[in-house]
Amino acid sequence: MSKSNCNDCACRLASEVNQLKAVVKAQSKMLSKLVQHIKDGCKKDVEVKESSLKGLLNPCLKCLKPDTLYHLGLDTETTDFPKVFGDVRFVCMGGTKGRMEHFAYYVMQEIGLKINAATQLRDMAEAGNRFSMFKVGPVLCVSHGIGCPSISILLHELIKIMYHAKCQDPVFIRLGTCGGIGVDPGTVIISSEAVDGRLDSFHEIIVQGSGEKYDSQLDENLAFDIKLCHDPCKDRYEAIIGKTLCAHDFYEGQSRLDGAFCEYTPEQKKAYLEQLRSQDIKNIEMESLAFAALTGRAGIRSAVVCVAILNRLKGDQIQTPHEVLIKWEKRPQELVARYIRKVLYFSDEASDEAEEMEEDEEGGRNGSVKVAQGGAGDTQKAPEPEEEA
Ligand SMILES: O=P(O)(O)O[C@H]1O[C@H](CO)[C@@H](O)[C@H]1O
Ligand SMILES: O=c1cc[nH]c(=O)[nH]1
Repeated sequence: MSKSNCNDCACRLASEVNQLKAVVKAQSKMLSKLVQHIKDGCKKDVEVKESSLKGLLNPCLKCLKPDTLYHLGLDTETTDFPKVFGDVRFVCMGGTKGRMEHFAYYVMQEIGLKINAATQLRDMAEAGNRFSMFKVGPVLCVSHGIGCPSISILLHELIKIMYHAKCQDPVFIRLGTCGGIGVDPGTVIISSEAVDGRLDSFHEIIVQGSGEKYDSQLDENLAFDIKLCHDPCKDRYEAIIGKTLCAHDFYEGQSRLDGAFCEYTPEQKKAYLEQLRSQDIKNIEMESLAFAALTGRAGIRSAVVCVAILNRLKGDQIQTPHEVLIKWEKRPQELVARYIRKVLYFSDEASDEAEEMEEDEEGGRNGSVKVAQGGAGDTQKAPEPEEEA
């Protein structure tokens, strides 16, 4: 074994030992709390009266009885929102159902939750036939489709879930893919803010004929905390914080030359992308503006974590093999799962969170679990964590 391999091994081992120590410490803290709880005669927690959302929400929400969340196929009459969603602390979103279902199983393993081998996670938004939503303890994993209009409809309904369920201090995170600007493919970019195609940092929507602009800054501390979950010793890719351009189209809106229409020259394309680079834009994707603006209006801390699947200064077409894309797509998931794990187990509030999760496992709020239709043969197995090649 070469010396550098040996150092790598030692470094990895030391970090794993430290992690294990912290888990054991958190678990024994949790156990003593549970014992105390039993001794105290399982006193009921003080009932939470309202969600902690600080934003200026629609005052009419409290009058909607029931409130129907059409695109999620849910309503406040047939679903007890506080009971089902009251423990949600993290809302993770990404373009596709496959990615978010994979993330649900992955995060379940990373935060130490288990479901019976004959069960699988249920898509809680199946009835809406638009988005997919899986719940794993305090983590909600939701697909958002493509573009600001799609994610914005979903965000309205998710924020209403937080409100009706009386959720406390939820954090929203988008896990996506993007085109990098002067960065190596495979790099993870955590957005500091979202800007539009004119490089303005607001999301504009037309309301009753006039343009309303909403700030599109993202939470600086959250971005930094997620970046801290990147381990330069172990992870064989870079993670950076930078500005993100949010386009309303994949082709002309991102200055590509390979769309069905193209009325600019390759030189003009190059000049635009170089201008983006000179303005410190690190990547282009299609949802961050609406995501930042709507979460901001609700007073929700939020982050956008995307992996670059190409460097736009070098081309337009995505020709990377599928297996490589799948591997890259997991990078934002790894960082975010580590962040969630850290908040749940290693923060000051960790033992309280862990205690709640323990109770939920018994009380049935642990996840969107359903029994597999055809027994063990149909069971969807949680994916094994993958080692980077
Ligand atoms: O990988 P996701 O999260 O779907 O996001 C990116 O990919 C889509 C375009 O292919 C856009 O939605 C863009 O934002
Ligand atoms: O170039 C890209 C790649 C992914 N998503 C985008 O929006 N653009």
